[in-house]
Amino acid sequence: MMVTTMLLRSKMAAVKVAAGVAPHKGLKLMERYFSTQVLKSPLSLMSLDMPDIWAPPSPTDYCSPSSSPCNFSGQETAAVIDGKSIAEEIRSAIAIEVSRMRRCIGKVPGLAVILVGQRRDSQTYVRNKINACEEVGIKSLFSELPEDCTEDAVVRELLRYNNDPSIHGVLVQLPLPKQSISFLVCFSCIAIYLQHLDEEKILNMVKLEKDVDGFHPVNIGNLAMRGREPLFVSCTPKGCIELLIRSGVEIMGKHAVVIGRSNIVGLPTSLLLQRHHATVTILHAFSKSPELTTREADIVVTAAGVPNLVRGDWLKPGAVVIDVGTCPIEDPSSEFGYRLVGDVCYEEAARVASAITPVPGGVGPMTIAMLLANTLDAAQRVCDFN
Ligand SMILES: NC(=O)C1=CN([C@@H]2O[C@H](COP(=O)(O)OP(=O)(O)OC[C@H]3O[C@@H](n4cnc5c(N)ncnc54)[C@H](OP(=O)(O)O)[C@@H]3O)[C@@H](O)[C@H]2O)C=CC1
Ligand SMILES: Nc1nc(=O)c2c([nH]1)NC[C@@H]1CN(c3ccc(C(=O)N[C@@H](CCC(=O)O)C(=O)O)cc3)C=[N+]21
Repeated sequence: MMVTTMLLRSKMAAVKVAAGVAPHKGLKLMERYFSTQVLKSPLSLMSLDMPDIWAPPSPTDYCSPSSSPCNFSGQETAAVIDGKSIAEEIRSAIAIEVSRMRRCIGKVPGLAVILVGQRRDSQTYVRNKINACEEVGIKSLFSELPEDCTEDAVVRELLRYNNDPSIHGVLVQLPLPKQSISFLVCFSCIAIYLQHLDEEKILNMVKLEKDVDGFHPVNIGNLAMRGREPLFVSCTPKGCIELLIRSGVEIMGKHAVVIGRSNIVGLPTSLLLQRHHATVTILHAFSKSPELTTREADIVVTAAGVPNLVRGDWLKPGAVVIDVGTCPIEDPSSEFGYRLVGDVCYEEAARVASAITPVPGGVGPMTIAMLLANTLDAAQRVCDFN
């Protein structure tokens, strides 16, 4: 396969993308982003400016991906937006800041992670987060609770970290187990009941100043409201915008389509893109003919969790594609028997788009880098250290 991809490594990556700008213009734009940044970050991250009850969709309502296999032939022309390298650069800058903090005030940022249950993917993500903390010198604490633990047990851990002054960021890994079975032995009866971990209640209890995931409703609400500043922006959306800006893609005035509207990715991504003055369309599982909308988009950010949803012919030539989707699919030829794929049929899209993120190695590493950045931010804010 002929591959003419280009790796975008540096902040001012010299790539001209159709939805974006020439590099010199990108430079000016970035200067403007630095100067008008609404949310402070010690690292000069550039991403910050910046009916509720749905019936489950029936299979016919779903906008399902085309069943024809991904077409591999042809030549890729898109620049590869190398999230792994960009995240590495950000982690190096964080490591320098952390050591400056230690030197100057004798303190380092601290992150606490609470994991309930034994989902393998969650365990991997949590391990990656803890390893990343270690790499940059951030202290990390980890609580692993069993699948059938009570809500009180989760809340207890959370409050402990909320009150620990050496911890500046607290997160509860999602998803929480849906239901667990408990036994109540009372006299000669054994009652079996299902208990539920209330995600809303638990996320509401994360101390606002330590909400490094940016999932607290007050942080999301402030992100949505003009003139308000959230203390933290969710890591994945922030990582997506950071990738766009560092790749020289202009957002202002562009038509951005976000596929997915979840609280943790789709919704905050659409809000953040609006903060950057894009015109934003949101697609979801009930959207009809999504390909007609994506074909109009300068920027497509997809977070549906549906492999091969976005085909080459869903894209306008020259569009920029950010693929958040991360799905494990069986692959006997790979080391662990599976591999990760995104929402985008990469080979097709790379022949139409001007720039594209790979999976793995695109948004995922940025999510973790943004978590470290938010934790550093939290610590510097609380220690009044700039
Ligand atoms: N790389 C990273 O750092 C991260 C990756 N992820 C990955 O991103 C993906 C999305 O995660 P998350 O937001 O938590 O997932 P959710 O399942 O919470 O949300 C998925 C969203 O996609 C929409 N959707 C589902 N199917 C379709 C479809 N066929 N067409 C259009 N929209 C569709 C849903 O619509 P509706 O609302 O109508 O149901 C929903 O809004 C997953 O693959 C996840 O693993 C997530 C977080 C971080
Ligand atoms: N409270 C909470 N915060 C989260 O940020 C959160 C969460 N819950 N639940 C699950 C999702 C998912 N998520 C990812 C993080 C990193 C990668 C990542 O690093 N991916 C690598 C591959 C990792 C691997 O090898 O498996 C990559 O794409 O290159 C992916 C997905 C964070 N999430």
